[in-house]
Amino acid sequence: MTEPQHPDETTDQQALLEREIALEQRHVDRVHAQLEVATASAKQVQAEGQSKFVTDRGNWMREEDGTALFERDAFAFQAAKRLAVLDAEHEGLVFGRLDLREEEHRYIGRIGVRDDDYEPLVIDWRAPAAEPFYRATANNPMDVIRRRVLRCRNDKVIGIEDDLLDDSVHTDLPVIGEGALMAALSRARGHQMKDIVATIQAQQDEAIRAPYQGVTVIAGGPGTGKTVVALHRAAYLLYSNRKRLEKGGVLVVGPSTVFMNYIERVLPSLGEDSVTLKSIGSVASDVLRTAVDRVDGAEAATLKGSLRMLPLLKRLVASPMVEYDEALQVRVSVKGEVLTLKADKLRRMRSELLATHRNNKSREVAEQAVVNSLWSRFPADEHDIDRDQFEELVTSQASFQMAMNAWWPKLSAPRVLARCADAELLGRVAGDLLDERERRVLADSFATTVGGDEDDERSAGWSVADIALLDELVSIIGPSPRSEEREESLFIEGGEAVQELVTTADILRDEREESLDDEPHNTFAHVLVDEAQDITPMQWRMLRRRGPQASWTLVGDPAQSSWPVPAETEQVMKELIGSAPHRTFRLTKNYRSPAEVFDLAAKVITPVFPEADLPEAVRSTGNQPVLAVTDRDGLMDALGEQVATLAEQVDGTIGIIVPPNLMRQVRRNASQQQQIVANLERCVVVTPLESKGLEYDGVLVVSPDDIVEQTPGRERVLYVALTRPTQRLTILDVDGKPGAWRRAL
Ligand SMILES: Nc1ncnc2c1ncn2[C@@H]1O[C@H](COP(=O)(O)OP(=O)(O)OP(=O)(O)O)[C@@H](O)[C@H]1O
Repeated sequence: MTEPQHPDETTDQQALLEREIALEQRHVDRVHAQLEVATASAKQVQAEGQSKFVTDRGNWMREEDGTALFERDAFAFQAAKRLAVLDAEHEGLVFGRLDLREEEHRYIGRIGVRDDDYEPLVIDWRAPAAEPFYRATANNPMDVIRRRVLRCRNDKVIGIEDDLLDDSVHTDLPVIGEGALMAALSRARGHQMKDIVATIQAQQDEAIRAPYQGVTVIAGGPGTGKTVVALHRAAYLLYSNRKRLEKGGVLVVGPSTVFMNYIERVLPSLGEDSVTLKSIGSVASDVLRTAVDRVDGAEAATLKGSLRMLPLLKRLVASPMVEYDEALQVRVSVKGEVLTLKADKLRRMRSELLATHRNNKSREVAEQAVVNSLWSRFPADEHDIDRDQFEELVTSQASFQMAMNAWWPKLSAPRVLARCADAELLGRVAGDLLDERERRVLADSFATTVGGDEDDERSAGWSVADIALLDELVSIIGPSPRSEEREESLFIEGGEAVQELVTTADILRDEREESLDDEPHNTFAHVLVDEAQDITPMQWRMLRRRGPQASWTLVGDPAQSSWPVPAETEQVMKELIGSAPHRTFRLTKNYRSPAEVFDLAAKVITPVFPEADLPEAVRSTGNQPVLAVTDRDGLMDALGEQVATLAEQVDGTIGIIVPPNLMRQVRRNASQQQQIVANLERCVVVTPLESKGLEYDGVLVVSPDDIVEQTPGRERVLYVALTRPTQRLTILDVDGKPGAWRRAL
């Protein structure tokens, strides 16, 4: 606890703070003035055209002056361009200052800016010269005496936090504040994630600046900064490998649209907008033209994510779309000879051909195989025609073309997958792959997905897990023509708007790839996967198609997995790494939840997942979590009461985490619940899966028993919900059954 201060002392400190703020403001003003000049000069360079410089260089100026000027202008131009990307509400271009030995000081910012003499006014946070800002510690000060964090709003300095790192050096540098990290962590949260560029910790910095090649794994428990670190890593990689990555593209994948909305401002606030952000349900929108967020029930999700689906899909493709009854046959008459290929033979031929060919790419090959087979049955020595004439006579017959259309139709992935609603067909093609119950779960799930016509509100539309299956099918059968796909996806979505974050990079890439009809996927040079522990084996296959040559950053925590077979996912990840160089960084400090909240969550996860990587909470608030109980009838009143209490206790956001079975009831009644309506701006109602990766100042977890029962990850998903608060946690137990989680407390 801090000692009460004498009034004079407080006034002195206030005066000191104001003096230091004024001093820093002068530098910030200088930077902004320089940027204005740079912007004007960059515009002029652009207007005059670089052609003058290139074609008439001799007349313009001496080579070395030219190079220096060109570099400076190019630098200024880049800075001005990236500045334009910075969010209007960004927290300041300049955010740090290092005071080093030998009276040297450096300013650190979101982008680098130089003065007219090419001297740095601000160093880009990603440049090697900025590294000590993040890495220096009292044990290893790296020549830094004082590290200062400037808090700015737009171009105004509004606060200062200092750390004295080397007290062995005599210095009269003033030291202000209690450290930037704690100040940042205790601020109220909004609905979007903010960058942490001013307070990145040494352990996190190592992960951010890790080499580009191969696979980088960022592991650690809840709230350790995995997501935010990974996003800063994307910005760092673009800085250090700009040519390669801007051209090849960077893809960031997260669990849901809600999550992508939550993180979407972080990269622009660092001056980067050339990254494509996609939720896992929209990764395949390049080939499927559809994006979804609906998740299946536990059993169906598990089945659809499993590698057992792979042979099933192949068999579905091999088994023809039209009922393969014995009436299907090729029957032609050539020179009076009647030649027939029966259904059985056609079925065998189709399977053999599909082992090496893709359906939509091989109609011609398939026809040739049939003609060959017929030719081998034709008594050629009795008739005076050659193979070419025979082919002509066969393929021009309407009966032949009709049979081919039935036997080898152009397939579309949605139509093939929709056939899974047919339990009888599943029995035929997957009798040895899935047991009866599994087949029923699958068929029921697809029956509601594609149940009837587009106006049928029972049709739920594709789920996130279906997307990976559709993508797999496109890869098995080959793409169908674009227009056909578009119609198809519109039909399946039933007119719902496609929700997806599309950046300029996305649009450009889309146009570029349109012509490559052989491999229709967008591909990227670097793929960053957040919540990687939840990526199912089928989804990994879908992701790998987007990065056949890519380097990867994988971010995850197995203890938060909602996938019931973590071993299967681990195996796929091992394959992904293969023999590529790889490195793992483990983040060990929890910057989100106070110790009181995290201790409770740790007690819930440890008995069921003893190997959980438990981080150490860096803060403690003294506020213990609250455990309230209600019966089902009183749920909405109890919920309203708890929200009202949380709203009084915390300044920022409130997350109400509700199990799927209670969601409809809560959503329907929320608008009549006065306490919720009064705090509408701050309240969000989400399912536990939707809360993945997000955080709220106050969290109300409703009915933990239902959360455990209704999600494939069981206690691991409850652990996710319990670790969302930055300040306060309330658990509202419905009916107060003594669930295992409760016994653990
Ligand atoms: N160095 C830091 N300075 C300030 N805030 C930080 C720092 N590191 C992390 N945070 C904050 O901690 C919170 C948790 O970060 P983040 O969401 O990235 O963690 P995570 O490991 O991905 O969590 P989870 O696995 O639970 O989703 C965020 O509010 C983030 O801004």
